[in-house]
Amino acid sequence: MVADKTKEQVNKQEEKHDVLKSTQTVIHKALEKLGYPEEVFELLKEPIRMMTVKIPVRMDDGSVKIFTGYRAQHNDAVGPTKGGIRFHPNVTEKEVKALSIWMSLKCGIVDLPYGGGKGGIVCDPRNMSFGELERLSRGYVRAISQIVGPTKDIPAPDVFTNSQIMAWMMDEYSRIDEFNSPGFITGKPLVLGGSHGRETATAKGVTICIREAAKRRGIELKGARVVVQGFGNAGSFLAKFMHDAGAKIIGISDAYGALHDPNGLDVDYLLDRRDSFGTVTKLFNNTISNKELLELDCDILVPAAIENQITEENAHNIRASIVVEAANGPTTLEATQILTERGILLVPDVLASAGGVTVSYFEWVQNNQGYYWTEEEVEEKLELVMVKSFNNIYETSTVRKVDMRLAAYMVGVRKMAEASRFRGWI
Ligand SMILES: NC(=O)C1=CN([C@@H]2O[C@H](COP(=O)(O)OP(=O)(O)OC[C@H]3O[C@@H](n4cnc5c(N)ncnc54)[C@H](O)[C@@H]3O)[C@@H](O)[C@H]2O)C=CC1
Ligand SMILES: O=C(O)CCC(=O)C(=O)O
Repeated sequence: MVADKTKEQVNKQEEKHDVLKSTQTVIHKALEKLGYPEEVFELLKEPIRMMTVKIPVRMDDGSVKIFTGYRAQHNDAVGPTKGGIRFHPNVTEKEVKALSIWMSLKCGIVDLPYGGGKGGIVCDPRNMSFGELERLSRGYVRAISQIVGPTKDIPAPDVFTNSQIMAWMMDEYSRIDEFNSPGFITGKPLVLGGSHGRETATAKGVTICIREAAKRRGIELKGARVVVQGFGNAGSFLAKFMHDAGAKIIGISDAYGALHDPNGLDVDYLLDRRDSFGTVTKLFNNTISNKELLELDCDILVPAAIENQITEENAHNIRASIVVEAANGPTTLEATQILTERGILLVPDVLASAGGVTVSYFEWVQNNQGYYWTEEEVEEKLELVMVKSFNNIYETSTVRKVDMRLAAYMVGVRKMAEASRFRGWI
């Protein structure tokens, strides 16, 4: 009996942590609020295309390991699909589908001529050699080459992938295409057609959202206490930008633990010592857990790691006034409701983390025109896009009396729904 109940509870929790189901719930609500008929939801609730591939890779010890990879293309009514590739042991088909839907919403919110896509490979790159990672990256591109390309679906970096992996993938695609194809992928090194500002773009976008949210709440950034979960591409640069803005970074974390100092951590030192997977806490003895980190007394909390970190279990204990989601899907729907009821301003992932895809779009535009912009030009354009998008969603949230997540979905879903309608799909 007890065992049965435990199983039931586990199932319930799994359901609440089902990111695909959660995003479908909010999309449904958004479409309803906008007055779209049910068939629009039927079209948008799942990707239009989902490819699962098996990638054989010769490992350094001579054995062959077969990896599983995915590429989801959510909706290409607006334009080619776009979104990152994740290398992580917990990648699942459902997660990749949800991530592709979030990409569609982001592209709608910042008004890019794209739909959403996303890829993932089940692997742990932290335990793989450089050679094994290169063979895996090239094998993945060969496996998905028929459905991707500069005018079909344009990948980019995500968790545990970086500019080196983008470079290998671009090189492999260029060989298949028999053409130099920089526009096949974004997040490349500068010398291969990368854009100034792409490496820091996600964090810059989050920083702009924090600044705008803080204004609405009357919080001064100078001296504000900030906690950041995750110290990779998004989290580490965000910590640096907030530190440079005069905020006090009192907590950071990685997959192995967290660091806390109420007087402020030495962000430059941590940046200097983190490895390419965003790991830094292993160098310290006096760590706390990720769970403890999220519940620290602070003004601004930024989850910048993985999904389902703020749940109904810890939402009541969050002590920040503002939560800005740099990660995709870090807060469950139950937790969103709890935080909103508690008066905490939650800036959702599909808005806050859209700086990355925005500068990826700039990179693709530069690749297509063969003319490259300065860092200042990129930053200026990103600033305009992020401020406009933040204001639009904050206003929608106020006028329609909905939380910012639902407001963001309402703004994000509209363009692809309209494009699908004009194409005669619905
Ligand atoms: N890189 C980009 O341009 C964008 C990233 N994002 C999102 O931001 C989040 C972080 O991505 P990146 O910084 O690019 O990845 P990354 O690979 O550079 O860093 C990931 C960080 O999360 C930590 N982490 C991994 N598993 C964890 C766990 N179980 N508990 C706590 N921490 C854990 C890692 O140790 C590392 O510090 C992801 O949700 C990603 O989808 C969103 C938009 C764009
Ligand atoms: O830069 C891109 O194209 C996609 C970034 C991404 O994967 C994301 O925003 O989650």
